[in-house]
Amino acid sequence: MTVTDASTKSADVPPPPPPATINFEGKFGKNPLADASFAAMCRRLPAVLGHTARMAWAVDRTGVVLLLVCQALTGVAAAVVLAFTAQAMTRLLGDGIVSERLHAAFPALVIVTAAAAVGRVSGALSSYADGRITPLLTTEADIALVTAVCRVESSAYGEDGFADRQEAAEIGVTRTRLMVQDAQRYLSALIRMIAASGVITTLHPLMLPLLLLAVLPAGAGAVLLARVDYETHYLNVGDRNVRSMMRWWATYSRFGDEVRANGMTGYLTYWYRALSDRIDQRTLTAAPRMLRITLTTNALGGVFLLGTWATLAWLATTGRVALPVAATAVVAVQTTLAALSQFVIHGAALFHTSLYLADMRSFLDLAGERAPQRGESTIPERVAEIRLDEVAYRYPGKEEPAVAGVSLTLRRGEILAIVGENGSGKSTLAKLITGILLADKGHVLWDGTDLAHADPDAVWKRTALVPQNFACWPLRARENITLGQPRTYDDTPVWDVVDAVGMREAIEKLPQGLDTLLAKELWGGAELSGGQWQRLVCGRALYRQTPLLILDEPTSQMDARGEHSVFLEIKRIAAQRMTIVVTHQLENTRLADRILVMDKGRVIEQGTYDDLAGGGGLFAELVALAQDR
Ligand SMILES: Nc1ncnc2c1ncn2[C@@H]1O[C@H](COP(=O)(O)OP(=O)(O)OP(=O)(O)O)[C@@H](O)[C@H]1O
Repeated sequence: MTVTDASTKSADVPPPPPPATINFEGKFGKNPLADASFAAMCRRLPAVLGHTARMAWAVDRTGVVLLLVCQALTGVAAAVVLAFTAQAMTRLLGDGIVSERLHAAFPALVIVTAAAAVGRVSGALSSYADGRITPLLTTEADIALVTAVCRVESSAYGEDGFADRQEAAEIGVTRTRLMVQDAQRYLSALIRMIAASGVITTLHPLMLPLLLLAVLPAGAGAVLLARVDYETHYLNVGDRNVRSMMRWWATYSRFGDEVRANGMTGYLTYWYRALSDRIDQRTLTAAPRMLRITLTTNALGGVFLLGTWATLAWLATTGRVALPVAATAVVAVQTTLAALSQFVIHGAALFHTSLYLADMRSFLDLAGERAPQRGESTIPERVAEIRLDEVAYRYPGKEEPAVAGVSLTLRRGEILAIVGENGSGKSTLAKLITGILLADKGHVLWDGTDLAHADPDAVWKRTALVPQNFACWPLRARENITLGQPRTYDDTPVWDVVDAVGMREAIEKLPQGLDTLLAKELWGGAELSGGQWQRLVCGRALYRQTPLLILDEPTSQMDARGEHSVFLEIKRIAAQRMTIVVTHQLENTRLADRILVMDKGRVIEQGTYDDLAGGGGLFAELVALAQDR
């Protein structure tokens, strides 16, 4: 293993730990190889072809019709070429003087030339059709995946194996690119094979079975190789997933300062290489197996082919087949052999691709199962009250609940502050109130409607959330405020919230004002400071004008002026909504009508700032700690 950081080369310093071994063992995973016997492969082909055909039909009907017509034409052209070549050969090698023989063969030769030209043109047109269909098909698969992931219940992200199965599905999406090509080649080989088989069988009934024997080992070899390749991929999914996440974190410019100033580059590149080595190792381990398969099947195919030629020679020398027919048979054997080989090789390729597509399908099915299935109840436009009744929630795989039985009532016009030490359950409670997470026990009721039975879109239409970890979208400044809202042509409400969070001057200074792309990584993009981003994110929530506003550590990066503007605005608009502020800045809780103090998932104190600060409890202790400098 190569260690690139000089500091880790010293004998006194222990080497950095290698990356943890990751296995793809998602609880809901189903290895498509489990039923990938040769018979299963054959049974699967029609379904895979059918599915691809349906998808392709949905995205580009003209392309599909063109492809099918061209495939049929190519097949017919191949059959005509073969049949008339045989006829021309028979005439050319028959009795009579050369000019007469040539004359007799001439019409057949013209037909061969014309059919070959038709074959070439239809071949080119079917490549064009493939070029039309494939990008659309890949995009459809990609969009289906992105949409499915965006729609799953938030809790699904934490389920065992979900991320790995998503990674496997991503690979399925990229393989969709090959699907039309594989299917097209397979179909064309099938048509050519049928045409060629007809011709060769008329020459001698023994020829076709012999040729089939000669190509079967190659087909079996291709299937076995596909299996080994897929098994290796399967073993590597977990590591690949972690590697691609790490790659993003290590190379994303936003984290570049942290990586450099903390001397992380050496370890990160060591780690990246170690993981890559492990992935390569698994691939290399498979190489000798693949070589053995190729050598064995090639040798077997060679022996059978030798048998075919020997049989042909025997048929010719014993007079069982006339000499001109035997000469034609040489051409026919070559053509049929090529068609048969293509048929089995492309059949195996289709099987190979279908393994990856099966991962994609099963992930989409899983994501469909994990999509919210809560009910149809809607939420009134002006929610007046949210009530929590003994609400509890435990994250998947955790022993302790993050929220362990919280009851409270929040009414319109009220500002509620939630405080507590790190990990006490504040953000989780906020997610339960908004229905991002559904309570394991107890109920969250919005004007009497239980969120467990409410249409989540109806709920989220009424919420605005400033999360602790917010996204800095690589979109224009305007869209960074209006994202999630219907588009309007009037910028006045946008400027209103820009003013409310004190960002007018900063936005006006941007090269294109509200139209400026906020992504310095992209050409023409500009960048905001951390606090300016946070102001914009608060502006985004204020712009929504919803009955529930939740701000989780909304001002942690802001200067005093920004913080002052935001809290002033929160107070100004509080009468028309319910407001929840999660914060560690205890001074900011003075604006709240009520403060909840959380500890280990429970509410242990509640009251106004003055009640709690003088109450001698946890809040008072935290206030004292904040002042002890
Ligand atoms: N996505 C998650 N998956 C698993 N456990 C989680 C997840 N998010 C939070 N937790 C756990 O739930 C508990 C409560 O976390 P939560 O984020 O609600 O605390 P918090 O009070 O908001 O903390 P902080 O003040 O640090 O923001 C913690 O023990 C945390 O480890």
